[in-house]
Amino acid sequence: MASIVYISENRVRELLNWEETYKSIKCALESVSKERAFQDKRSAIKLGNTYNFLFSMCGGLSDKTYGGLGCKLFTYFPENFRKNEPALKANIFLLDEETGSLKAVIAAAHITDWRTAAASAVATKYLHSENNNVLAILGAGSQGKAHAMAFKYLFNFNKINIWNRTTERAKNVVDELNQNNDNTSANKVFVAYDSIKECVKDADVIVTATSGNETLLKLEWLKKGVHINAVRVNPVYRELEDDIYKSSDVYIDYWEGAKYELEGIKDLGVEFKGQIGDVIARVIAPPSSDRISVFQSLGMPVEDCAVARLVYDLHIASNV
Ligand SMILES: NC(=O)C1=CN([C@@H]2O[C@H](COP(=O)(O)OP(=O)(O)OC[C@H]3O[C@@H](n4cnc5c(N)ncnc54)[C@H](OP(=O)(O)O)[C@@H]3O)[C@@H](O)[C@H]2O)C=CC1
Ligand SMILES: O=C(O)C1=NCCCC1
Repeated sequence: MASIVYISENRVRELLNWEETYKSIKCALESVSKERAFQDKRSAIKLGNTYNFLFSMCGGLSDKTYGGLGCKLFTYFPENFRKNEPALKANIFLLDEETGSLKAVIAAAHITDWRTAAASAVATKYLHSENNNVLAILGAGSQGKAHAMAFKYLFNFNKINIWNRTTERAKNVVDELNQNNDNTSANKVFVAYDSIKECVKDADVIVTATSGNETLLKLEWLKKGVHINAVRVNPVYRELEDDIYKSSDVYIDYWEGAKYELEGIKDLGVEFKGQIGDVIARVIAPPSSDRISVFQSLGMPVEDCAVARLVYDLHIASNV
């Protein structure tokens, strides 16, 4: 029997690159439209009388290059900050597609950040192809930072505005990103804002990636034809005010998840246009350029399978 490989967060960081992550996530998103994705909604177990949760996301993606079979197990323990530990801890169990045997256990916090940012990038490419001059990101946590890096690499934005509840954190992230980008140029690409309204005023594309319970974004602040990637996942709280959903073309990643986790948006009377994969596969049309478009992201098991397969292949290829 082949030995089981363990791939740590540090090793995942060494291996992943945006080009391949983007391609693997495009493949995963498209697979739902081509009956090559086998998955269901995320399962969530509340751990007794606490705010702690255990989640699982299992599935299989059938594809020669990016296909994989596996399960992401993750915990969310909000009190972990008292122990100086992250609230979210994740691992992917990657299985052999022929036999079901365990091939690898892969640490998956970094994979979760990168695959989510890559999914927003794919959605942006397919729903909003023009006028990508200014990007605004609300939230400078793990997701906000990963989105800033992904969109800088994969698009040609002249300016990337970042707002965060704690402004100091936005400034620190902006300084770090500008430093890594080009520390000689006088015009820095990344700019920190302390007002959401100012941050999004000129934005062609917006990412919302916070974990608070407040509504952040108002319809009256948005440019015509803006595209929004709404990353926060919560059955009750939303970062976009209801009028934005009601005035937009809203796309999702997969119906199985949306049916259970996006009921609140459906209750507003919003009909989802369809899955991003259906746009990629040309089964449905993208929005017209004067409409506001929203990608309401949930995160799919097959995204984790695709990136886990990529990490595994890169690890094996560079280990021989
Ligand atoms: N769609 C998907 O596939 C995925 C979605 N997610 C979602 O992404 C979101 C961000 O996750 P992640 O970046 O890992 O989390 P982090 O803990 O790294 O960052 C949390 C961010 O939320 C901000 N925040 C917290 N409370 C509030 C509030 N009341 N008002 C405004 N901002 C607030 C924090 O600001 P501050 O610095 O001030 O504390 C920080 O910017 C979560 O909602 C999570 O559910 C995560 C993974 C996958
Ligand atoms: O991995 C995912 O997908 C997650 N989605 C929402 C909350 C945290 C992780």
